[in-house]
Parts: sequence; structure tokens; C-alpha cells
Amino acid sequence: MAETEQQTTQAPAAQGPQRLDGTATAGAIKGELAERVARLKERGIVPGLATVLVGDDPASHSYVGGKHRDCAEVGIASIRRELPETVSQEELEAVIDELNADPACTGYIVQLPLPGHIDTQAILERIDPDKDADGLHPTNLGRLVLDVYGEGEAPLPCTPHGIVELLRRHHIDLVGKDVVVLGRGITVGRPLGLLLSRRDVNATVTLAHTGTRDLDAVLSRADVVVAAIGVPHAVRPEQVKDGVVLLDVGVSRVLDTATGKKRLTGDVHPEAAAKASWVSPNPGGVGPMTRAMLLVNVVDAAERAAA
Ligand SMILES: Nc1nc(=O)c2c([nH]1)NC[C@@H]1CN(c3ccc(C(=O)N[C@@H](CCC(=O)O)C(=O)O)cc3)C=[N+]21
Repeated sequence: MAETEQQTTQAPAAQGPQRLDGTATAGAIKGELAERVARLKERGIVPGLATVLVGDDPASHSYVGGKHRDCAEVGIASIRRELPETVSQEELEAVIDELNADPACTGYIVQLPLPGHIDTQAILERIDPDKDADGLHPTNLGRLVLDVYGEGEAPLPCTPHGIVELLRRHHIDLVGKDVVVLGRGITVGRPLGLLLSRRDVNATVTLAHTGTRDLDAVLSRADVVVAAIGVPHAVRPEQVKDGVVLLDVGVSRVLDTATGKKRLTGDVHPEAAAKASWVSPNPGGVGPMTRAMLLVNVVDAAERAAA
């Protein structure tokens, strides 16, 4: 009885953060995409994702394998191009030209990083912007800067789009919120800053990086922190306010001293996560959403091509 009384007079005990479940949300998005793919197939159109993989890095092979499994789940056809580490610039460019011309390929990615002897920028710029499934072609990044964003009108970078969609589907409103993005990389931080500042999102964005002075002061004001720097446990509990929303994007492989094995570790310290109202787990948060948004870009491209 005393316990019941206490419950009515005191604030509820801290319940720990709610999870931004990227795996489940990506699953829901894949279900929606499967329907759109089925409708395209009724019209005789089969969306196809191609991946270009150079070399034999096991992590890259594993990521690309995941993308093809996702495709199978929603009915998108898969095309794989695998090339040796020693491939020349000209040979790789010939593969790009072939995919640009192949009607079975409605969208594709060139898995990064490419070997050091390859001019990555020249390869990425050679991709047909209409088939750019990563949303990282300069033309599409330019469209993001220029606020071209009708429904499915242009591909968006997958990780930033996945983050915004993950929050939207958990009804976490960003209008007027102070969002601190840690990291200015071209696949996450830089384009995420652009996406968050769009009128239909309307967050106040701070893009913090290694040149940022007094990061503690910057982080202490944040309603939402997106950590995309690849430094294990970089975001510490004393830096964030209670109830913050934390998105953990960075992944590092660190040695687990208990097991002697390497395991994936995010940018957010577990004790910082404990102070949050919402936290995206890593793995199981932003990673699966990135993959789902890749499929969105492929299906959008196929619908645009069919229109
Ligand atoms: N052109 C290009 N486009 C990319 O999008 C691209 C790339 N190159 N190069 C490498 C990075 C990395 N990346 C990941 C996406 C999802 C997960 C993912 O789903 N991760 C799972 C865990 C997977 C695991 O256990 O290894 C998760 O977070 O739950 C991981 C990594 C896309 N990348």
C-alpha cells in the first residue's frame, strides 16, 4: 500500500530510453516497397539494383551481400559486378558505362572505398544521376542544396534520409529543435545537415567537427545528437542533457577483451544512452535504415523511368 501511495506522489522512476528500432522500421518500409514493386511488375517493369564491388575486403562483401538479400525480399532484381583489386580506371569506367546503358539496371551503387589507384570522384561523377541509388552524385547533392524535393523526385543520400525517416516514423518532431550533427563526412554529416535544415524538417542544425571549439557547450544544448565520427564511445554521459534523443551512426571494430574477438561499437557511450529519451541502437538502428533507403531510391528511379 505504501508503494502505491509513493507512486501517486512522486515522479515516475526513470524508465531508460526508448529504442529507435531501425530493423523493425526498415521491415515496414520494405513491406511498402514490395507492394510498389508488385505494381510495377504488373506493368512489365522490374526494378534492378546493381552493385559494383572492387577487391576482396570481407566487410564490403558482407555489406553488399546484405543489399542483395534486401532486394530479394522486396522483389528487386540483383545485378552483381565484382572486379579485382587491380582493376584499371578504364576498366571500371567501362563497367559504369555499361550499367548506365543497361535497361535492366534501374539503380546502382559503387561500393566505397575504392582502391587508392582509382580516381573515386571521376567514377562517382560518371554514374548516370538518374540511376544513382546512393544519392551521392554531385547533381543529386546539388538538388538537395537547391531544395528539389518533390516526392521521389530525386534520390537522397541513404543514411541521412534513413535517420530522418527513422525519427519521423517514431513521431519525433524536429521542428525548431536543436540538432547537433557530429561529423562532416560526405555520406552522413554534410548531407544530413542539409536535409535537417529543409523547410519540411525545419530543425536548427549545428554541424560539429574536429575544428569545433568547446564541443561540451555545443552538445549540452542539443535536443538531438547524431554521432557519425567513428570514434568508439565518443559521446559521453556528462556531455548530453537528460531526455536527449541520440542517434548512433558511427561503427568501429574494437577488440572485446573478454572474448578476444572484434565487435562493432558505436560512437555513443552506453551511459550517455541511458540518459536519453530515445536512442538508436547500433547495430539495429541507422544501418538497416540506410539499406532500406537504398531500395527506396531504386524503386523511385524505376517509377520515374516508367512515368
Ligand atoms: N557506395 C556506398 N554506399 C554505401 O551506402 C556504403 C558504402 N558505399 N560503403 C560502406 C558503407 C557502410 N554501409 C553500411 C550500411 C548498412 C549497414 C548495416 O545495416 N549494418 C547493420 C549491422 C551489420 C553488421 O553486423 O555488419 C546494423 O547497423 O544493424 C552497415 C554499413 C553502407 N556503406
